[in-house]
Amino acid sequence: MAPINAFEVNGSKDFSPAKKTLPEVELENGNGSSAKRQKDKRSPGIFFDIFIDVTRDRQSEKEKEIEREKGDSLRERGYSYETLLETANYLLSRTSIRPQIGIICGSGMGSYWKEGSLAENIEDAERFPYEEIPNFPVSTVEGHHGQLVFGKISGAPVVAMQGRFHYYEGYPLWKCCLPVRVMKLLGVQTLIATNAAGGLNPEFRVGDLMIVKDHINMMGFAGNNPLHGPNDERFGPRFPPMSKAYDYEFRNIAKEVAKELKIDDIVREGVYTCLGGPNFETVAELNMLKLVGCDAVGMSTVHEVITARHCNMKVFGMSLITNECVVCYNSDEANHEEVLDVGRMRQEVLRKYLSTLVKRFAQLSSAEVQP
Ligand SMILES: O=P(O)(O)O[C@@H]1C[C@H](O)[C@@H](CO)O1
Ligand SMILES: Nc1nc2[nH]cnc2c(=O)[nH]1
Repeated sequence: MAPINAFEVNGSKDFSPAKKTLPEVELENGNGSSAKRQKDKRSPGIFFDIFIDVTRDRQSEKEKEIEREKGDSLRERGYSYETLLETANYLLSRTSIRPQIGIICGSGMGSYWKEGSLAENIEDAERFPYEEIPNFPVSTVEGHHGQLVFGKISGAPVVAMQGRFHYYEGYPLWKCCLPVRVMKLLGVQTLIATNAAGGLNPEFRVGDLMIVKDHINMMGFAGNNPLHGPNDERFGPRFPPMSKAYDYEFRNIAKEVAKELKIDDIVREGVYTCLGGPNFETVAELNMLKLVGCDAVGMSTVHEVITARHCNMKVFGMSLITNECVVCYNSDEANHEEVLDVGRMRQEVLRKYLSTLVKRFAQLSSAEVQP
């Protein structure tokens, strides 16, 4: 079948937007009276002046109200660029590490276990418990360490979040992502976001690692987005694109490294989606997610990636498939213990894989800044 050309849909090949003229519309002025109606009413003398004054007063009241709402919203959001700069400066004045790469450790990558995890193998580590960092939320998930770790992985300066903030903990999305903006202000250029996820793709097995190729922002469909509210251009634009969210070059490097480490049989690539949690999905929900093209489902990462791309960080995403999302009613139910167990079992592989990736990503970034 010949592809449909949008410009031929109406039988006309000459549908050029530049040539199109728009029908005339009567503009409302925001007070329920149109400019045309105002013109009709125009009559000389005092009544017209009073009408104009009242309109102007109403407009300036409205403007004031909008300003007030903006202020309230910023206060409610609890931070501004300056506030986060304060947080970043607090950290920078207490460590000599200038991180190039930021890592969010998901389940299995150091958020739960000390021994052998990536976060515990950071060289020259300097640790900052979240409760000591100004303006930082605290981690409420049982077993989460809740600290920022500065140091080096394979020689590259990094900062790792050992424990992330989830929406189901009660934090709004912008607050879950606050550390990503702090990372940006610390000088981080690349974000590695890792997570534990349920596998929807029938070819995936428990213990597989999925390079995230793309995501579906399910929570965004309901209007919940970390960028919701006033936009500060110092972080990024009002309408950021998301079609290249997961860096193509990083994904290729990850596939190459998987071959070098001979783990390519467990390394997959796919689309991740995040639901707010904390419950695992119903069978009908899992079926729907499969239908719309999701390969793995979790409770994090998507909003962090949106925040990172908004402030122009390069992103790499990785999911550990901790359970099979079996879409029938008589199969075993998902549970958090299984997620933790698989994370623990894959810890060593993940540590080796991610530390090699950090080294390669850092080399790539240094090569990019060479003249
Ligand atoms: O922090 P991540 O996304 O790795 O954690 C996943 C999602 C839930 O927090 C938890 C479910 O077991 O694992
Ligand atoms: N939403 C969701 N998150 C997970 N994290 C680990 N496994 C799962 C899962 O099956 N569903």
